[in-house]
This record gives sequence, structure tokens and C-alpha cells, in this order.
Amino acid sequence: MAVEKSTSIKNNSIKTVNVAVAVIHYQNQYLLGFRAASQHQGNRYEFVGGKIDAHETAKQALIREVAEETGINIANNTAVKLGRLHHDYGDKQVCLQVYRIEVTAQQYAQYKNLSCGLEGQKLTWVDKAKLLAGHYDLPAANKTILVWLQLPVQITITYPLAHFNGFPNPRAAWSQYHHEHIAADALVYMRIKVAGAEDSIERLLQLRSDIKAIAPDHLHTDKADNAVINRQIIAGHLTQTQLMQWSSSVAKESMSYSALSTNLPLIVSCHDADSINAANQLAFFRLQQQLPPVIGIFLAPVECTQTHPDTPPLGWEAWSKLAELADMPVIGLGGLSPVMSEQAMLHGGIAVAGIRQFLK
Ligand SMILES: Nc1nc2c([nH]c(=O)n2[C@@H]2O[C@H](COP(=O)(O)OP(=O)(O)OP(=O)(O)O)[C@@H](O)[C@H]2O)c(=O)[nH]1
Repeated sequence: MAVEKSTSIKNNSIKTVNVAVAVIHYQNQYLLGFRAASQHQGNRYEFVGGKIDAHETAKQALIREVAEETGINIANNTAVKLGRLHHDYGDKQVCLQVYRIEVTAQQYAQYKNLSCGLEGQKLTWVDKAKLLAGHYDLPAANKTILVWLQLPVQITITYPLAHFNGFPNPRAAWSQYHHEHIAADALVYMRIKVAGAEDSIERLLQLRSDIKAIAPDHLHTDKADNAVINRQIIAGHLTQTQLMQWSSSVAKESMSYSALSTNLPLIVSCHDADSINAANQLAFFRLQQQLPPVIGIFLAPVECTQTHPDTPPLGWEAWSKLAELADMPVIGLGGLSPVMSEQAMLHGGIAVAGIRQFLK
């Protein structure tokens, strides 16, 4: 959501402070600062960052703040946009503009023993698994950043069930095929494209306890007592059509949107600016309601695809402009291969997803 728009939604008597936040890491080591007791949200860990000055872009502020606080020059590192987060602390409203920056091996070697910042603050490199497990007390707004950081740089998508229609038992064939071809520890979007085929998803999850899944949003709400599903499904998925239905139900003040999952984060599919705006609206709504966040957008198609040959591709430039509108991490989809994650990052995305080339 655009900063201006969110500010107008909120109490205008309190000005929103725009903050550039740098999630600096080298592989699985993440850099945290520690806020002094006298600061807002004091005695908590934080990512390096600070207020965006007037006349400064978020990326300029990021480079300046990181240099001022740590001495690390990130001007030539890729800053991967994760998202924008609006948070009301009661005494202060912030809009965090969050970027992930991987430092080079050389930078890490130079700064890995850094324990005190240039402003006298404590700095520490921490293990990603411990960070995500909540071992470090961070300001409340950062909770969503930790959920974003769970997303890998490659996401596998399943074939739809119809792909196996030639088999005597298509549902069993779907589960068996994916059981054999999904890479170890993958995050898999279970795009089965048929209502009522949840048993196939459940069977696949039972066969592959190493994988995590994004499943149609209704699945886990229907089966909230199912241990397999609860353990492995990390997010529910909404198609663009479902997202726009939610958005129009909000516009009509109908309560049907309450049917969306309340126990898991959501990932949505978008193809244009209107749906990205709806995703931002949904993310803002869920944060306000303290519901699990919207953690990503599948934005497609980047390139031509075999599954949607008639849909004109966006191409990376147009894709990048749309990705910039999103308040949450964006995943490239459509005609991509796993090695293109770097390209996605250079265009404002965090990951790539696909079917064929992502299965082994
Ligand atoms: N740097 C940083 N700030 C964060 C994070 N999470 C979060 O909510 N914030 C909030 O964003 C604002 C950061 O701005 P800042 O660091 O320049 O603010 P400050 O209050 O320390 O500066 P000041 O002493 O000039 O007022 C603070 O209100 C802080 O509580 C984070 O991970 N890193």
C-alpha cells in the first residue's frame, strides 16, 4: 500500500515515521542491533536501519543508515525488497520499508567480529534458525518480517490433477508422481485445481514429511484437526479471483471475507495492479486484526508458459514495476527456471516458482 494512502487511513494527528530496515545477512548469519533502553522499543533487538529523511528514497536511506550504524558499504550489494509494514505502537506509527541484503564473503570476513556499532550500539550476528524461532526479542512490527524470511528462493508448483487424467486413478498418480519428483525439503504450492481433491494433497504430505506446502486456503480450515496438514502447510493460497471476491465483499461491507483462514498466513496470486492493491488491502486488514499476515504474491506470467499459452507475458520490466507496488514479498512465476532467482531479485522479487523445471 502506498505510504500516502495508509497515512490517510490512520489517525492523522500522529505522523507516520518512514523507516528503512536492512535485513543484512551472509548465508544463514543475520545481523542484529540492540536498541538502547532510552530509545523507542528500547532493550529489544532490531535490524539495522532508521528514519528515511525528506528527499531520500528508501534505498538511499538504507545505504546511509547501514554505513552510519555499522560502517558496511552496501551501495554495490543487491537490496531485495521484502515489503512495507505499517505498525501502530500507540505512541508512534511507523511504516517499515524492509529490504534483505546479502553481504559478500569478503564483507562478512571483514565485519563478522563486529560487536559494537559506530553509534555505540551492540551488534551481533545470529543464526537464522534461532532468529526465526523467536530467540531474539524484536519490536512487534518485526513479527511479519520473520514470517517473510521463511520463504525460500525457489518454490515448486505441482501439476494440476487434470495432467494425470490418462491414468486409471488420476489422484493416486498425482500423489505418486510428485512424491518421486519433488526435491528434498522443498516448499511446494499444491496447485491441484480441482475442488474436493484434498485427500491427494494429504497423501502426498504423508509420503513426504520433509516438504512444506502452500495449499488452497479452504483446505486447512476444513481440516483444522488434521495433524499432517497442520504440521506441513505453512500458508493458505488465494487465486486472483478469490482475492478480488474478498476485495469486493469488503467494498460492499459484506462479511463473507471472514471465511478466509484465520490460523495460517496467506499467499495470493496476482496478475495486475488492481489485484496487487487488493493484496495490500488484505495484508493491511489482517495486520490490523492481528491475523497471520499475507506473506507473498505469486506475480505471473513473467514469460510465456505452456500452461497458459494465450496469456501475454509481462516481461521482466513490467513485472518489476508491478512488484514495486506490493507491500509483501513477490515471487516470479511463468516460464522461469530455478536459476532465475537472481534475476527476480534484481527486478524486485524474492523468489521464482514453477512446475516442470522445479521438479527433478
Ligand atoms: N531500525 C529499526 N527500527 C525499527 C525496527 N522495527 C521497528 O518497529 N522499528 C521502529 O522504527 C523506528 C526506527 O527509527 P530510528 O531507529 O531512527 O528511531 P529512533 O527512535 O531510534 O531514533 P531517534 O532517536 O532519532 O528518535 C523506531 O520507532 C523503531 O521502534 C527494526 O527492526 N529496526
